[in-house]
Amino acid sequence: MKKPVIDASGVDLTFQTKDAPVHALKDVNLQIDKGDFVSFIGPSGCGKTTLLRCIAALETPTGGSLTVNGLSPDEARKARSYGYVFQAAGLYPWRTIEKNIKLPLEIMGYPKAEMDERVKRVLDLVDLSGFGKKFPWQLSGGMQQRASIARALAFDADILLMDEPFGALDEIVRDKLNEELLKLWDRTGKTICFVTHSIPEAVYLSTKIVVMSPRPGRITDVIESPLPRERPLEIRDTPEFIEIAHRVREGLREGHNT
Ligand SMILES: Nc1ncnc2c1ncn2[C@@H]1O[C@H](COP(=O)(O)OP(=O)(O)OP(=O)(O)O)[C@@H](O)[C@H]1O
Repeated sequence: MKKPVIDASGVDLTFQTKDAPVHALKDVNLQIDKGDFVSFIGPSGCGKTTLLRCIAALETPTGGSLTVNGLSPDEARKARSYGYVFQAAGLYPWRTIEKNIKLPLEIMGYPKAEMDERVKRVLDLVDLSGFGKKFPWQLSGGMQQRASIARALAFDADILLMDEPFGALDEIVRDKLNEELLKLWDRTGKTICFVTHSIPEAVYLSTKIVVMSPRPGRITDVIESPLPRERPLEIRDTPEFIEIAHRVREGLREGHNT
């Protein structure tokens, strides 16, 4: 039997704050398989980012067990099992796009020739060939976000953790990036965990949609998408798509009522 890439069992997290403790995650059980595209959707403050940060070993659950590639999140971090894409592109304005992408590789001590080769490959993957010598501020918001995806891809981690990467972009740019991300996922076979507030985005992108309740964040529904891998944007007008979107909306509503 194949092992899940990410395996959460009874994950709980309570933040100790100066005021009252904040119960952010409650009894989270989830298995993510290799090559899955998983979206996490839920109301603001329900713990989506916290769950992603637990997977990335940026937070430590206070209960339950969590493994990434069969390792503890901390071991997985050291093994560079994932790349992380944040809400804001987070590129250094004084470094060119190329040099931004190289930064994690420099820290890891890659030889120059290999760094150059990798930068070229990932720029090509996100359709930014020819922009390596530009500075971030010379690029549009969507291009900057693509550059930040390229940076997360540069060291070939097989998991990509993405925290609302397109939330700040207008709808047209977001549609385009969604389409490109699906193609990239298809080409690379990566496992992607993607946080979003948008029902259409979650349904369009995912093989699995994880619906979460308001705080303390629990999983109220996991929807296995019946949509084909190949998804033109027009798929959003089909009855199948609308039905899944409806189920997500119902899940969000139920979460509010329990
Ligand atoms: N370091 C921390 N210390 C205390 N409380 C925290 C900390 N980090 C997050 N929280 C709280 O935990 C809860 C979950 O936060 P989280 O950022 O994971 O939610 P989210 O679902 O990602 O929200 P949004 O959609 O608004 O980004 C929130 O109530 C938040 O205030």
